Amino acid sequence: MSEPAVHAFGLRRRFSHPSGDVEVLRGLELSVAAGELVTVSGRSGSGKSALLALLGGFDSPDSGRVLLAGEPIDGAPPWHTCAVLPQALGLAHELTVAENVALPLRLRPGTDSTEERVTGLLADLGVGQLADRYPSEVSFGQQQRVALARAVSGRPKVLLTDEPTAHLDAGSSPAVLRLLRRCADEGAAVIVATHDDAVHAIADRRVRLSDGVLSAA
Ligand SMILES: Nc1ncnc2c1ncn2[C@@H]1O[C@H](COP(=O)(O)OP(=O)(O)OP(=O)(O)O)[C@@H](O)[C@H]1O
Repeated sequence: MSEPAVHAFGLRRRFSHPSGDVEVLRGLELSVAAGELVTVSGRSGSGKSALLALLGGFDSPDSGRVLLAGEPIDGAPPWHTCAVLPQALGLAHELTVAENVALPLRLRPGTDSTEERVTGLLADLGVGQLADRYPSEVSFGQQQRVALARAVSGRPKVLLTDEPTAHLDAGSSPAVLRLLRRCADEGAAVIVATHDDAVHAIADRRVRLSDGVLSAA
């Protein structure tokens, strides 16, 4: 049997606060196959973002491991292996919308035409008219869609997204859902932390983070 695209086991993560330590993850286990879309729910502060940071290599667990396609991660992997869409988005503000989305393609040229891929993704997400603007010239909800386009443009094997519909109105969110589903259908392992029932509705599997571990939702 092939390795899961994402395999996390025994993950523990403790944070120190002046009021005392908090162990947010307590031996968490998660396996996600290529082509699978998994949503992670859990109350605010339960550790969903902390989990995504560990899976994406932006943070290190106190114990436990994360394997991507069977390989242990050592820092943040390249975008074509694992792309992260954090709540803070992390767009490059000195680049235009189109240049941001093109970035993963420029770092690792593949078979896609950069211009077609960028134009297509921005159009799919309803922000095609913003290609030449800078991130500071578009709304936060529009920036969120641009950041999603950038995350997926290089066709990552693993896509980690944190509340990708949080700032969208009802009219904008279906395009985001379609794109997340398409990424999984094209073979990516997609993990979405969300409070949004519409995202849970497109999942292959739903899990809930509570008391530092995951269970079926
Ligand atoms: N770098 C950090 N330093 C200290 N504490 C942290 C750090 N990152 C997260 N925490 C704490 O870990 C807990 C989990 O935070 P996290 O952001 O992962 O929750 P969440 O489930 O994503 O919440 P939300 O749904 O509100 O986004 C919180 O108590 C938070 O204060």
